[in-house]
Amino acid sequence: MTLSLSFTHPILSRHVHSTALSLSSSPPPPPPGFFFFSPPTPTSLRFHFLYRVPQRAAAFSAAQTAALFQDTAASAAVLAGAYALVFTFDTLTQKELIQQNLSRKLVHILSGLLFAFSWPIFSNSILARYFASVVPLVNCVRLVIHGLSLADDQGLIKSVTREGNPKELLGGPLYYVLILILCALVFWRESPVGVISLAMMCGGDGVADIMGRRFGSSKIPYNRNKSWVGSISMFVFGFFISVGVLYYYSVLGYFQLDWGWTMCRVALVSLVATVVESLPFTTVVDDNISVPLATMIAAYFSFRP
Ligand SMILES: Nc1ccn([C@@H]2O[C@H](COP(=O)(O)OP(=O)(O)OP(=O)(O)O)[C@@H](O)[C@H]2O)c(=O)n1
Ligand SMILES: C/C(=C\CO)CCC[C@H](C)CCC[C@H](C)CCCC(C)C
Repeated sequence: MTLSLSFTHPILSRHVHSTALSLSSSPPPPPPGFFFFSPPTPTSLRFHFLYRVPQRAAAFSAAQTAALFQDTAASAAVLAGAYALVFTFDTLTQKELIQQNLSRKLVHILSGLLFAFSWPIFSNSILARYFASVVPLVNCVRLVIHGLSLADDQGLIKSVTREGNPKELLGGPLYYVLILILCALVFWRESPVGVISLAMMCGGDGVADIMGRRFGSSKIPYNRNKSWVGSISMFVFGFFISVGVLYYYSVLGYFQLDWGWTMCRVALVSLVATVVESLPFTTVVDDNISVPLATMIAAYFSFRP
């Protein structure tokens, strides 16, 4: 006897037709058309219900225990990675192997993208996204503590601030980790919206800064602080990094995408994010808020089936 459980994501019911968690030996056939589904349930979670309640209860507790250990280990590993990343770029900056601005941008690019790439190591448990969100949450607390100068971590300050002022931690970097939490909790591995938003904020906006500072002599007419090179870089790298992340998740079985359809929509979303990033309101709303939020809205409506 097998039992198929299916549910629709409470927020993204449009995106997630249904995710059937098959507890049988073969997952149910996916629905037709554009859809995405959770990857096939790992064999460790596929078990046939016997007819005695005690075994069913034991099987669930074994699966839940395995998932708990997996998610705890994954959170610890990703958190260690976060500290290692900041330490690495602090060391490179201290040794003057890279400039502080470049260090900040590389941390900006790599942190969110590596965080998004780490999501598949978490379990299929419904608690997995919360375990993953612990990592940006810990970094959020870290940024607040050091941003308020309640403690001193010169490595953190030097690798993620422009001029080494601790108060800067309470701006762009704090908004950045809050967006990571939002994407993990609301979209997770069930919708392309979250990973595309991180690709645009981290990859697109990060590369725009690097390319714009270096080659951006021709400024945008309506915003003299931004350049055509920077904005074109934002569009191109935002597009390709988004496609790369979507390909990664489709290879792992999380998304089943019609690539022609998807490329068109990612290009549209990248254009929206690029236009928003170029607008002269960064003094009012930080790029780390406006770019991901604009991307979420554009991707949500573009990827509706
Ligand atoms: N479309 C863009 C984006 C950025 N830039 C260059 O990159 C710099 C910083 O870009 P910005 O988006 O303002 O990045 P911030 O995150 O605000 O800067 P920082 O990382 O220093 O906080 C700009 O002054 C500009 O020289 C550009 O030329 N064109
Ligand atoms: C400089 C930044 C933003 C300004 O535009 C980025 C700040 C990054 C945080 C200090 C560290 C965030 C770490 C991530 C939550 C997790 C990364 C895990 C990965 C495996 C390295």
